[in-house]
Amino acid sequence: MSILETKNLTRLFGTFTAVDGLDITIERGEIFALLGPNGAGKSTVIKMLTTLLPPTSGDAFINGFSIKTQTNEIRKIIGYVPQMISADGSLTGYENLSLFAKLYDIPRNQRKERIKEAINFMGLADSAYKLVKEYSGGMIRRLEIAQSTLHRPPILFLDEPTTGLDPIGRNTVWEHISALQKQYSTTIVMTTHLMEEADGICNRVALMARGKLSAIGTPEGLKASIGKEGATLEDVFIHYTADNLGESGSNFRNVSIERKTTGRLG
Ligand SMILES: Nc1ncnc2c1ncn2[C@@H]1O[C@H](COP(=O)(O)OP(=O)(O)OP(=O)(O)O)[C@@H](O)[C@H]1O
Repeated sequence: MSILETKNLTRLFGTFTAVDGLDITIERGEIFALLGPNGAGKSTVIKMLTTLLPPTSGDAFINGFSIKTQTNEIRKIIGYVPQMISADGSLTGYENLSLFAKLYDIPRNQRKERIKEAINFMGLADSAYKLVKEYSGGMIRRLEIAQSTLHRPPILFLDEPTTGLDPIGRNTVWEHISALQKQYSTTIVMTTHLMEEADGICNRVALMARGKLSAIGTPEGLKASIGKEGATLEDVFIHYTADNLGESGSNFRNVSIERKTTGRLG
């Protein structure tokens, strides 16, 4: 069953079209990534889905709520980790979480328990009472994920969650994102530049180029779709996002549909 559906989602800045008629559906419990070159429109999509930016036209529905007309309902059921650091370095991890527990209106008698669970779940028990400015980049990201999931949202948006992290930091963030999906069935929607990340943890990915969807499917399905032996997701990225979109976006490929059809046809 789908948790998120965009319908002709479009955003203009002046006369420039940053997101152009996006139609995607995300299933409950999926880890889904938006991929694409710089300026493809990924962050603009995330900003619209998290109600920070209104669409120029079209709409999107999360749990059936419209991002245009039901922003308050949407804000209660989503978590969002932006690209920019959102934790306060001059506070401890615990204090940051405490602040978010209040912001999310978690009942006072449940706050301590909820914060403790989040700290343990994100592997931050040893550093909960240290100032965040002493944290590594990976620890800060895990704290931010803990902050934005304290209210147990069914869907979490992450904009470039591992940019700037070293390989160890990246790995622990990936592990914790996967654990969130497994333990709480949280749907994860993220943007990333790292093909390795998308390939390793995503159930499906969408490739965007110049504001348009150019392909969508499982990493395996997309690799199989480009007709190159031993193709990597990097090859897929180049294939679908290199300067090959026709005016009508005619290269758009829905690989999952295509592959299902192929399966039926034997
Ligand atoms: N507030 C804004 N005003 C004008 N143009 C904008 C604004 N925000 C984004 N854009 C433009 O819209 C396009 C899409 O930007 P967006 O940040 O969504 O891309 P992106 O795919 O997330 O890129 P990156 O990977 O570099 O973060 C870019 O050309 C960008 O310059």
